Amino acid sequence: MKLRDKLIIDFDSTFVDEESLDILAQIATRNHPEKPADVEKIKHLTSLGMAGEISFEESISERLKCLNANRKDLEDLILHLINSVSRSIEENKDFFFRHAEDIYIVSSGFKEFIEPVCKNYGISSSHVFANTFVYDYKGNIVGLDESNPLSNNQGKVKLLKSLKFGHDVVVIGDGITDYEIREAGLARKFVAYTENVKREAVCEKADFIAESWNDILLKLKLNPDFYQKKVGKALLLENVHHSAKKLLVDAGFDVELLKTSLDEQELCEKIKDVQILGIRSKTMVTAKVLESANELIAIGAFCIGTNQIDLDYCIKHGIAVFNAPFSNTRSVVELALAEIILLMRNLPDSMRNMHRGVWKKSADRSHEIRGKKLGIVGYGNIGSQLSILAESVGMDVYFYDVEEKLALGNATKCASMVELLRLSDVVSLHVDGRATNTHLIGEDELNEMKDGAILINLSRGHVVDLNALVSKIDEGKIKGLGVDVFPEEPKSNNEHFDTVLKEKPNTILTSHIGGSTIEAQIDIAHFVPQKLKEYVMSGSTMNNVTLPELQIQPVKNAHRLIHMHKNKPGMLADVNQALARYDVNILSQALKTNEQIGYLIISTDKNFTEEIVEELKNIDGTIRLRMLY
Ligand SMILES: NC(=O)c1ccc[n+]([C@@H]2O[C@H](COP(=O)([O-])OP(=O)(O)OC[C@H]3O[C@@H](n4cnc5c(N)ncnc54)[C@H](O)[C@@H]3O)[C@@H](O)[C@H]2O)c1
Ligand SMILES: O=C(O)[C@H](O)COP(=O)(O)O
Repeated sequence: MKLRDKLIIDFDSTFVDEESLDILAQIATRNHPEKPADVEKIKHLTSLGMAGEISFEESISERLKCLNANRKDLEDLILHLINSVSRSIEENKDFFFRHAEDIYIVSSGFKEFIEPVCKNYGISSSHVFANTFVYDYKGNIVGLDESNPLSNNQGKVKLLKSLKFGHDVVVIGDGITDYEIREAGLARKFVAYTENVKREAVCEKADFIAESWNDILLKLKLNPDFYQKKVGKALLLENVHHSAKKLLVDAGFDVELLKTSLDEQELCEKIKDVQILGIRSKTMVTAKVLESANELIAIGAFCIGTNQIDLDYCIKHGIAVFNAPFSNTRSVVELALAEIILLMRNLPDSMRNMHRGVWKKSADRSHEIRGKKLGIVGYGNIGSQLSILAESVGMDVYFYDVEEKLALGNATKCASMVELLRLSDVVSLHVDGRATNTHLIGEDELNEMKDGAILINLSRGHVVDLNALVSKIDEGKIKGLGVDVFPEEPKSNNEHFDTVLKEKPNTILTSHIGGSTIEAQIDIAHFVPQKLKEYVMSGSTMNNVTLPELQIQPVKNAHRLIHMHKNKPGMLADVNQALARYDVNILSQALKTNEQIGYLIISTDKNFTEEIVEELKNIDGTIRLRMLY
């Protein structure tokens, strides 16, 4: 598992996303306001030094003079930095653990804070080369150890010469002092790392520019187990945001992105050799589709709802399903709030009139929302956020949920849905799409609502009986309607759409766009591929909805395999006996079960041969085996 090159990585603005001394100055100022650091001057000196506009020695000595920090401030700094590791490095934590023996941190920063941060990534203190502070008798930082080569100009060059690593070295950093190593002929490549800061003067010198750690893995082919063989095919449907494709391509997938959904037959054909399927709310992933999916290991729902997927089938066959439970919730809440205001003012009709040239200035059927009763059915991630926002604009909020929920703000919990329907001026539906919620709102429920009430459904189309609703609108019982989701929705934007709600008064119809904002889609496009990638690479099932949730720490120099089995007595013993027969030593093992499945991750010191894999597969109750590395 050795890498071809030793990787020399800079710390500030590369391994972590900020400059540590800038942060230390802010912390010191907060802790000792009577002696503030000149934070702006320190930041300026940092930039000048990094870009090579002043010498390193000048930059560091001037910064230390204005720092006014104490040894005690370092504790706060370390805590801050632990949470500031560059996002893509954090995402590839497993890589760092696995290749720690070839990774070195070479920094003009300080060991006192670099070592504790890097330790969390498997990098031992013997692989961290950095300066150390000098303190006075009160613990104040007054300088740095000048005998350390890194305290001098060309310090990194001097250090690398003394390490005698040879030429198989790649230097990765954001500053000119990192490039100096390559310039001195002590590295085969210099990579300008721009995830956190892009310095043009540095980029000009680089062999290549890496926007993230994934770029490095890909361009240097650094992860032979993963990147040199294609991981497999990913099929993304329904026009998920294009950045999802980039993330999966960077992770080694061969990605096909389609703008539309596919029907059952089309999907059965397309899915045959696909390992990762990405969908949104429209694609029905039925048992028939899944039966055709010979290689499928995971499905990413690039949305909240997973009711379009046959989850029972996925559980029985060990297919992981991930979704994005939070990313678009705010967007839906904003739309709900907007619709409440528009419908209370009868604005859909006023707007239609204006477009037809009808000027009708009147306060008829136009109300403020302040003081009106909002009834929220389903107090989950969306319902509860709407509760807070609606209350903050003066509404009186009531909610009903089948689960026990904490009432937020001043909201009032109702004991039944009928109670809520009877008292609400506006009813907003935010239940999940489980099958039993079909026609949750039908004729009886509509009859329970106040005369002239408003109904909003941004949840799922089958939740409301549209024929019953039409009658109640025609009778004048329902005086305002906002609907974003329909029992039948077109597969693509090219298809015609029809509904019985067309042309109804004071009605807002939208094309399932509650979660369709740029912000939400970008967030989803990052969240879901990350989960899929973690699952494929490390076996982590955190946040999935079908398999038991298990997060496992990376193990150095290990081989890893996942054994999914029926949750029945004796499975773990059978697996371990099989491994013992082949003299395999287990380095770590983690098992989590749900009602149906046991999910076991095994890390060993020995490679899993075909014979071992075959033996494990043949254990009675085995559902699926996946070899990670
Ligand atoms: N229009 C859109 O674009 C859009 C976007 C995102 C989510 N959604 C949909 O919005 C709905 C809510 O999403 P969420 O993230 O808040 O889900 P959630 O799972 O966090 O919350 C749903 C809540 O509904 C409750 N519930 C289920 N059935 C109920 C019933 N019969 N009566 C009362 N309470 C019931 C659950 O206990 C849960 O608390 C989902 O259907 C989701 O698919 C639509
Ligand atoms: O489940 C969801 O998140 C919403 O229904 C949005 O689905 P979409 O991604 O298909 O718009």
